[in-house]
Amino acid sequence: MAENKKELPPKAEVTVNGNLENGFNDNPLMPWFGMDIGGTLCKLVYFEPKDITNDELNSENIRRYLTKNSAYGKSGHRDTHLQMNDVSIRDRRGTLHFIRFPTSEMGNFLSLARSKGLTNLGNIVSATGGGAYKFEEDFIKEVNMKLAKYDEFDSLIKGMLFVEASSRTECYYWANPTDDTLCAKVNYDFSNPYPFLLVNIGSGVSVLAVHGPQNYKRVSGTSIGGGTFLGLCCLLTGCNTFEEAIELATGGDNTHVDKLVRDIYGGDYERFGLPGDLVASSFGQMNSRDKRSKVSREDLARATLVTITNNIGSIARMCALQEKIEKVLFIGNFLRVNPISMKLLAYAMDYWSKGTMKALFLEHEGYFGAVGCLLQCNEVTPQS
Ligand SMILES: Nc1ncnc2c1ncn2[C@@H]1O[C@H](COP(=O)(O)OP(=O)(O)OP(=O)(O)O)[C@@H](O)[C@H]1O
Ligand SMILES: CC(C)(CO)[C@@H](O)C(=O)NCCC(=O)O
Repeated sequence: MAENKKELPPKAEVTVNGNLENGFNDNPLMPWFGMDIGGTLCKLVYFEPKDITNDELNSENIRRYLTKNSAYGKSGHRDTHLQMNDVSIRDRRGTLHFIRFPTSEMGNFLSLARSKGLTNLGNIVSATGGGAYKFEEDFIKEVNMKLAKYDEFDSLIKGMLFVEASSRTECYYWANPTDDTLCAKVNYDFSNPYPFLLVNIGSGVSVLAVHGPQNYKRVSGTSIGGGTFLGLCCLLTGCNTFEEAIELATGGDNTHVDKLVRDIYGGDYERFGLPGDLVASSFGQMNSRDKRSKVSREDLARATLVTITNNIGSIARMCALQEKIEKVLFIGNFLRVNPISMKLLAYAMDYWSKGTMKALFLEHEGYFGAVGCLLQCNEVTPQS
């Protein structure tokens, strides 16, 4: 079991409309949700059953609202390209829908949920992430809903193993990551997964060494993560969204901002195998007023993205070395619409490990905690 995982508390006493006794139930009432309330984004996974029983007609309005729309309020989005049809959960077949909104919009989400009649369903929602604790009272006050809380890393691993096992095209790597014409996503057979390193790049970064479905430890972490990229990028470029930051970075050149080995050596530092085009010092040119006057917002966004990504790659590689693990799986919403970082990670892991380590990626990158949460609501006692 996880080394630094605390013992689960006794079964929680949560009962709403008779749905749960002692915190869990073999067949929880529809609708089934799993929610991962993170530091930046809230992820909501909804299971839509194929055959709705008469008892479940009370959730018909919410089903229709969620599945007929792909935008909710001003900031909720359904990632329709990630939708999983014909999955089986608790002997029910159905579709998994993937929805996200900024955690800062929780107040508006709760108002919307109330206006759509979620209050009257008397359900318990399975939730994970820090927000499951932070917003617990708000859920009771605003929508009369109890949160059954689950640990974020237990949920993450359960969710990723389930999704990966349900889809043969979930896991992939980048072939030829540095060559734009040859670079391609290639499916990876993850059927024999253990051990692997799981690097979750959310607002912050957590690194887990996973040896079995319930056997893992959190070996490291860093506060320099996706939140740092977005925060610094907004400060440096005046952009306002993650999508805008990535778009700027796509058009920029970090070598106008960073100091490279060749800026210091005039070429490679051969003795220690440091190529001239390696970044020697991130943002290392920005002490010069002249250089500062020439950089663009795009260059600054690119340099920020490269700095954060390389730092995470470096930490991941050291953890993999220490844990004697070769497969490194990168997940989390920092990788959303972000092929630049994925390719950088793929290249860096391969180059610096001399081909012994492999960077792997998953299509549902940021949703595993929410899926794991939905799966757990009848099998594990929630945390109090
Ligand atoms: N639409 C978006 N809005 C804001 N950030 C986004 C968006 N899409 C991707 N991101 C990136 O994803 C990061 C959040 O990732 P994720 O949802 O996995 O973490 P989290 O659960 O919010 O954080 P934590 O697990 O640290 O609490 C952001 O910091 C940002 O870098
Ligand atoms: C605090 C969490 C676990 C919340 O998901 C995450 O943001 C994180 O791992 N941050 C990095 C903390 C650190 O190890 O420095």
